[in-house]
Amino acid sequence: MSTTENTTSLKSIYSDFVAITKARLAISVVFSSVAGYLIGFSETYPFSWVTLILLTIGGYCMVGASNVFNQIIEKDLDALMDRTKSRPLPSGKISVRNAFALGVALTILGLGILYVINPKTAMFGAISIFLYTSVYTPLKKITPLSVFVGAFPGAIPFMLGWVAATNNFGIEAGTLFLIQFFWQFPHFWAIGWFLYDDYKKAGFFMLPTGKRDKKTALQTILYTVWLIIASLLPVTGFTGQLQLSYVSAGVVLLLGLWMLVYAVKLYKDMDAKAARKLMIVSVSYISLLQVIYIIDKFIR
Ligand code: HEM
Ligand SMILES: CC(C)=CCC/C(C)=C/CC/C(C)=C/COP(=O)(O)OP(=O)(O)O
Repeated sequence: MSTTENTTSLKSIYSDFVAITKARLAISVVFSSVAGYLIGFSETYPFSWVTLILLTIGGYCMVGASNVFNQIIEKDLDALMDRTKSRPLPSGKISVRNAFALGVALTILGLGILYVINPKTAMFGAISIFLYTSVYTPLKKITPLSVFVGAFPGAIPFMLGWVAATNNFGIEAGTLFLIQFFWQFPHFWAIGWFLYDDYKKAGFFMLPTGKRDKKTALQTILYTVWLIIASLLPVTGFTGQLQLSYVSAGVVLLLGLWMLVYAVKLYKDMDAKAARKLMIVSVSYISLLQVIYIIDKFIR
């Protein structure tokens, strides 16, 4: 094989790996674990670069493995939707056999790495991959309640960072879980709204009422309100070691109101443009919230 051919095949292995592990989503999930870790370490549980690196690599392996198994299960359905039809499995770039081997390898590696941090971190990683691949993914075809189930593995990564730092699952980890949990409903229903026709091709009805109606938009608003409340809990002093200053709480509130404006706009406009905007704002919200929580911890 010539050098050019080698480079081309390395490039395509890389791009297939990016696609099959859903790298953009996986990186933002891993970012939430890193944030949880940075919020969690303290004098009692000192910072460790080794733990942080293990969490990043182990976390990516686990999320990547989840996404590989999800794409194996949904190979034929992904082929029906524009957004997913050129993924490596439906387009035939990777065989199911190779994908399965990759998924198993990433799971073993990920679990092993998380176990080195501490067994609790590995246990929550295992719960996440189980819920995502074996409960959420099959339920997607059956009921819109799948989103509720999917929100559990989706919410675990933020608190996983705290558990990695402290080896402790208490009110602090529970609060971080709650924030990311509520966040996913407006995040996903916005996506489910603007991708409605695409999802319909594969028989997925992921909006709470199954339709793009006022009730779905209202639920999106309500969950955004729950999200704002959960995000402000650490300022109350009731969440143990997890605390937030008044100034940061003010900034988080402003962010929440910014997202609420777009949720209300979806209710008023009821169109794909408003839904797309809400999705973008939702992703900005969770990333910025995590950055604010980290900064607040260091300047308090
Ligand atoms: C019930 C849980 C969730 C569902 C059903 C869901 C679904 C989706 C879907 C279908 C997309 C693709 C949208 C498109 O192609 O335009 C997406 C994008 C995205 N999601 Fe989620 N998601 C969930 C949870 C999460 C979590 C926990 C995070 C991170 C903490 C996250 C971060 C992102 C980001 C950053 C994007 C944009 C990047 C991309 O398109 O790959 N999501 N989500
Ligand atoms: C630590 C660990 C293992 C965490 C797992 C975290 C994880 C994979 C969260 C994703 C949450 C989720 C339901 C995404 C949507 O998938 P989808 O199947 O609806 O997306 P698709 O339509 O693009 O396939």
